Amino acid sequence: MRATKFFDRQEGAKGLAERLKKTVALVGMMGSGKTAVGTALARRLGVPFLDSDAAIVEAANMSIAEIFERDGEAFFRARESEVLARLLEGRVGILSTGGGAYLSAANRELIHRKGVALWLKADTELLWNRVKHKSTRPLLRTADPRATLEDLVARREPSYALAELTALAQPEYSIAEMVEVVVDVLKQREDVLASV
Ligand SMILES: Nc1ncnc2c1ncn2[C@@H]1O[C@H](COP(=O)(O)OP(=O)(O)O)[C@@H](O)[C@H]1O
Ligand SMILES: O=C(O)C1=C[C@@H](OP(=O)(O)O)[C@@H](O)[C@H](O)C1
Ligand SMILES: [Mg+2]
Repeated sequence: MRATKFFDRQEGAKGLAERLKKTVALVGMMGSGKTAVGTALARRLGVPFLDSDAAIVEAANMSIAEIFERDGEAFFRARESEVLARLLEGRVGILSTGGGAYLSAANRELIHRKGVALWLKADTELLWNRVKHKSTRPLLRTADPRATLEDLVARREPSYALAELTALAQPEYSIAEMVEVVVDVLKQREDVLASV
């Protein structure tokens, strides 16, 4: 028993010695865990964490909802593209995008040129359970937000499916477990996550 535990720790220690070679952009629907899993993943790999929404909020000194309300979605999308370009120029890290970012062909092209996209795929039920109590997502401020979410999932999935990598989110996975799922996916690509 003890020997097994010791062995497990050794494997864990080895896991820390992985080196991220390309920025990984997390893409997918609101509530899929891009921000939460991305934060923990960056810490796990010892690399910077970037979030395009947070960068927009910081630059504008307004919340996402306020930006949508005052300046409209088109304005937000323009800022989002600028921020993505800027964040992809920096050090290699984990970049969590906003749920709409990967719908733009120009943004997809940029991400593919500078890094690699990983889709955090989750079904509508899971997404809904994660976002239903939050008022921070202006696109869901409709008469029937659940139907809106379903509609967005249906329309967006073909774009998310263009990501080179996919990790499946399951309701029973904690954030830490989801990080390990993502690490396993990244390890399949030596040019993205190398064991050193
Ligand atoms: N694997 C998970 N287990 C438990 N809660 C999660 C998990 N992933 C995300 N969450 C929670 O779900 C909510 C939405 O996640 P978030 O990271 O903001 O998603 P996104 O950035 O993709 O919109 C947050 O409250 C977050 O803490
Ligand atoms: O799906 C979308 O179009 C959006 C998702 C949000 O980010 P998260 O996916 O991190 O919630 C945020 O960028 C904005 O509310 C628009
Ligand atoms: Mg987010």
